Amino acid sequence: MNCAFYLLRTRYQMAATSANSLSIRSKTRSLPQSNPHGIKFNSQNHLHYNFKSSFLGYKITTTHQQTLTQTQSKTLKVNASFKVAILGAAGGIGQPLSLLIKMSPLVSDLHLYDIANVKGVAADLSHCNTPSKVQDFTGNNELSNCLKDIDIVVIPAGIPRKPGMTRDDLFNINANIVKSLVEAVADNSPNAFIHIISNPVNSTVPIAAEILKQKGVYNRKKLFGVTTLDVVRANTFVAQKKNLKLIDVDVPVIGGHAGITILPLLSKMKPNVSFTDDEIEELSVRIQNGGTEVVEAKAGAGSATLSMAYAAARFVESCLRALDGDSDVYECAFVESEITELPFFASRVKIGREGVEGVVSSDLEGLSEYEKKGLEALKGELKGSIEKGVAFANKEK
Ligand SMILES: NC(=O)C1=CN([C@@H]2O[C@H](COP(=O)(O)OP(=O)(O)OC[C@H]3O[C@@H](n4cnc5c(N)ncnc54)[C@H](O)[C@@H]3O)[C@@H](O)[C@H]2O)C=CC1
Ligand SMILES: O=C([O-])CC(=O)C(=O)O
Repeated sequence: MNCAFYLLRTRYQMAATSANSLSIRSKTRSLPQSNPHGIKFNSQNHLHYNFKSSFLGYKITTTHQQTLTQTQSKTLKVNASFKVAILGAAGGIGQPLSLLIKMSPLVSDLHLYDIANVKGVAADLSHCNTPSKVQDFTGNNELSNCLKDIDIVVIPAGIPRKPGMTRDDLFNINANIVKSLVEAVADNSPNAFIHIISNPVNSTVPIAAEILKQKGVYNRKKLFGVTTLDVVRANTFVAQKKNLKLIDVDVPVIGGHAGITILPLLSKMKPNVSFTDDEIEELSVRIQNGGTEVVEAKAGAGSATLSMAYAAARFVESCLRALDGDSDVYECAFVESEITELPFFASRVKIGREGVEGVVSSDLEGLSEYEKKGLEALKGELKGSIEKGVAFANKEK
């Protein structure tokens, strides 16, 4: 069942009219998002992808089986050839994220950068007997070496919220951190996929885009704001509420990554489930406030780290698979987009070797009345956050 789910191919009709006008229309009501791969070693210590399971998600029991047969898994020529850098690797997100990426069979080199405490994190991780070589880097002098020949740069550097704060309250500090790190990425790994986690994502992604433009290396297809945690939360909360098997649940979440800009599309989810108006309101508000729920529970000790690391690892793994030639990779992400009148918007995107190949524009068609109102309501705030980021990046040009 899970294998069939993974291997299921939905047919897409590319409606790209030009390189700058990317869009995908789904012939079906909803598209699958990527299933992360599981990893297995056989008795000869050969790595397998296990399409029935994954350390990042589905069917953990299968992952724990001691033996594998050819019928259960598909043996791949292991291609641990991609280089990943994590900037902010010693932080609350950075550490568990580094561990999850260390588990990927596709990664040959894992570069960990932080302004503090990264040496110990790297020494610790380097003892895990998975393929990638771990190296630590710290301070500005080592940042350029950290970024040389990197395929994917993940940026979770920056301060997290405390109770009572909005993500925008992090702007003053995190905008500068993201600016300086993206400048270094532009100088040293201009062709890398860039995954921005640092909040406020609705502003830090436009900042990154402007910095890359200033450096003459902006490629809209390779810059992503990581909104995977919104999808992870939506899938979890909806499955709990409706007593569904998690493996079957896939809720697209569009818009941005703060408060009402987070818009789950329950009308587009898989499987097709009906909700009362009260359920729609309750689930949507809980998904929008998921970050605040964790901030309050941590009571001053930070925001989501473990679930965020899980979500970011899923997004990295999806991009690695796309880089490795998998032509069926779909994830929600906050990207430059023409799907609405706003210059950036989170939606489902198809990811390939060169980055974003298209956005799933059909997700915005046939919305419920609740979703239509939500979409109109989020535009003002999202526009303001995008413009704030653009203005910041250009103020001292
Ligand atoms: N996109 C999303 O869905 C989510 C985003 N976040 C955001 O992720 C960011 C990080 O959160 P945590 O890991 O919990 O914070 P943290 O404070 O635990 O870790 C941040 C790390 O960044 C490092 N750092 C600071 N300035 C740096 C610089 N210039 N270069 C390299 N490293 C630097 C710090 O030394 C620290 O190790 C926050 O802005 C938070 O709001 C958090 C959860 C979800
Ligand atoms: O809420 C926060 O500050 C961290 C975050 O973005 C999330 O957990 O979604």
